[in-house]
Amino acid sequence: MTSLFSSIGVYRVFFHKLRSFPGPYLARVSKLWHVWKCVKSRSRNHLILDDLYKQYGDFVRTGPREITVFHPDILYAIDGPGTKCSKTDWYDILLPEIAINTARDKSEHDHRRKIWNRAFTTSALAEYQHDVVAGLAGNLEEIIEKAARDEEVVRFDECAYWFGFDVMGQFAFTQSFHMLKSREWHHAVSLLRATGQLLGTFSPVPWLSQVGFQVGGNLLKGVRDWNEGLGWCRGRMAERIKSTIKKRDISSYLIEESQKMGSLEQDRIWLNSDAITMVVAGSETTSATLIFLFNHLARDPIHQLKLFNELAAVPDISNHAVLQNLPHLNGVINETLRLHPPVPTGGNRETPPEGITVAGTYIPGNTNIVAPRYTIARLETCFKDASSFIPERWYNEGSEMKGNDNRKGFAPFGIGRYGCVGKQLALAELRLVTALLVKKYKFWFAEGGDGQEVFDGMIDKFTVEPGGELKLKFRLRSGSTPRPDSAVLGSVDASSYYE
Ligand code: HEM
Repeated sequence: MTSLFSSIGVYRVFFHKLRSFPGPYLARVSKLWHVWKCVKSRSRNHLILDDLYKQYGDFVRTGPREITVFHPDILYAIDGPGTKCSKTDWYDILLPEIAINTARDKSEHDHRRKIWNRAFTTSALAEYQHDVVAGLAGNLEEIIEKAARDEEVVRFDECAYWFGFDVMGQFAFTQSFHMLKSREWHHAVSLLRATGQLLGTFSPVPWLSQVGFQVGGNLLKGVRDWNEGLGWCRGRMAERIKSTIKKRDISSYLIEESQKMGSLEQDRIWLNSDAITMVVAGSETTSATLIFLFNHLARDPIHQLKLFNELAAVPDISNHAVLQNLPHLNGVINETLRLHPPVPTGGNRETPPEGITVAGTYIPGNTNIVAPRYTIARLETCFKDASSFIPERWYNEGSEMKGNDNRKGFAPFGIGRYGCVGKQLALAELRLVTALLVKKYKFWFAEGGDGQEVFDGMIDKFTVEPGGELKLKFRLRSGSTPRPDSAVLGSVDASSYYE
């Protein structure tokens, strides 16, 4: 046994086709070093990889057959038009569950995607989007309104998660989790979120997670939670199949297709797993973005003012077509997604047998590629003053900020056949909540907070989880006329925005 492992080690270090790529020595031998790093850093894989970039440059060998690429061209190379790359075995992590987002077989994936796309056409979204998002944003606002009136602190991080999950419950099954109303975590949501942390830690070695999920059974708490969470999602899908409600939701499109094809029973595994995807993929991502966004606005109140001035000219903020075209609102959202991509390092792809060439570097065939959005979107070669929050860089004001931009480094929703199907829905939620709250309230950090932990404590569990608690105080604005307010602005000189 010892000699077998030694031979494999010697081969991987000295003779492997990736031997010329720089990287940590242990990474050449096994991916277990990476799991250890994730455990030690408490799931901060985005920072582990960011450090490797600083140490080794654009192309780093991070596993026996894995290269992590930090060059902005990589995002299009692996997912752009004409790519021959495919999903890696990472996507088997939750087998036997198989959903649209984990399907590795291209034709199988494309077939499911076609059905999902029907639930996300502009007209389908219009049919159920307005009432759901606006209604739940209204519930969120009730919490803020009461806290503003009573001068209480708002745990904005919790509110953002309650909003994100309530929206997805409603979209997925026409069944909100009612967390905004009850102001309490729903049991199933807590279970699904807790298991996500396991994914973050064991992601670098997917087979280890599979062993955990298969063998761990009732022994590991994380696995027990996961199974219970899955059971809950399956239950909702089963109810939705039996339900006679006429209202449209995402499940209704998926179920309708299976019924039409007479394949409801065979498709159960897809429907059940897609149910989990709807709940988790659509909520954690959007909620985390809201938390980061409001954290930035509390730190930089000048952007609350700029947004308020922009929104003051909009009589009806529930008009999505108008919000879609507001430069600063969309600049703030883009800048938040750039600095804090909700999928910061995930989305691994395998090169085709003939390999690929990226920015002049040949990567051999059957190599796993990691393309960390977190680091790529913060490259100075892509964005001037890249680690600063500058929403103006996304429109022409202050065009000097745009000069050096390389937008290839910005793909928070992914691109190509596996790109996010919920992008427009997510953007609609982010626009509406931001517009609604900024137009009515000023907000700042509660006593003792500065929001730093929200950024620094962020963890990467495939989707992102902001750190710490975001405690904010809100105050109703006294009128709709834009004017400077020293209580909110502190030392920031905003006078130029009122000329
Ligand atoms: C700010 C919010 C969001 C961000 C940044 C985001 C980002 C992403 C990314 C990067 C991917 C590709 C993942 C991969 O390559 O494995 C993805 C896929 C996906 N997202 Fe989102 N997402 C967001 C919101 C949503 C919402 C609201 C939904 C609604 C259900 C959703 C559903 C999905 C699905 C189903 C996939 C898999 C698509 C496929 O494989 O065809 N996402 N998302």
